[in-house]
Amino acid sequence: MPRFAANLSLLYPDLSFPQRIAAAAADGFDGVECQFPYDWPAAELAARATESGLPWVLINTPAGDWQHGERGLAALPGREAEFRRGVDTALAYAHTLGCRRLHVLAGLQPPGVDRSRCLATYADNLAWAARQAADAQATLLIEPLNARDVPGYLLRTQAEAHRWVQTLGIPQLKVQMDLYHCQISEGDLTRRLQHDLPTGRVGHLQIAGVPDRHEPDDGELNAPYLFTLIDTLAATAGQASPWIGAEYLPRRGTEPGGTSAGLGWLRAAREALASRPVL
Ligand SMILES: O=C(O)C(=O)[C@@H](O)CO
Ligand SMILES: [Mg+2]
Repeated sequence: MPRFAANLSLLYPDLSFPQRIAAAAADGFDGVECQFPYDWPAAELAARATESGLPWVLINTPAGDWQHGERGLAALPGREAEFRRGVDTALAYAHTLGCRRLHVLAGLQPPGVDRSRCLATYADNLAWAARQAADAQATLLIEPLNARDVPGYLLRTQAEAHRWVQTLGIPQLKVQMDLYHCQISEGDLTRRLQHDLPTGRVGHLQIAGVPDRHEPDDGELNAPYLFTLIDTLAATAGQASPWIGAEYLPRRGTEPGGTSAGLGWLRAAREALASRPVL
């Protein structure tokens, strides 16, 4: 059965970041993930998760100057030293948090720089970072992002991401398949999941409603159907229960209790999964 992680960078915006961990536990999530934990001491985040009984499932490596629009460093020529320092920082956090998945963002193609130069940098940096992750018994993830939200991002499709994983051939490098981005960029989610999940190259999944990135309970995605499909594909392939990160902007925004009030989709998912035939 899939396990659900609350993405604490987006959920529970009415609470302080460390308080969000206990809120996710109270709401029945199985784990927590976030984009950037680096404004808080790792030891505090680890202690809060232990108190709440939830594992840390995923963090991103530092992604450059986020406030000024940067979206990762892995494919940016000339930023290699900063990228590698960021990976070291992320690995230190991951060690303290007991977290085994690190998402590394590629970045936006800089004006005047050839795409081929960016991709050569990406190849070198990913290979280096995946080896560091392997030494730390962690998995490095790459995630295609849609062009509406992140114009100019250097990794766009699932097929491209899978090609990187196959080309670099490092078992600790995998794809983070965010169904929200995939639906916007490519659609055809059933066939993509049927094609990609059995390969074993998908190391993490995420979801949000499409088109507005709110709760996955209306709009284009049929979440209970997708969760059941994922569950069936993973079980058939003999894989461990996949993690699915709930990475969305709660419809009720910062209204107190707004995230919890929007979790009908999680209860519906558990019911749909519990009632599916055992394989
Ligand atoms: O935007 C997403 O989707 C993510 O998973 C982030 O971690 C990266 O922008
Ligand atoms: Mg995502």
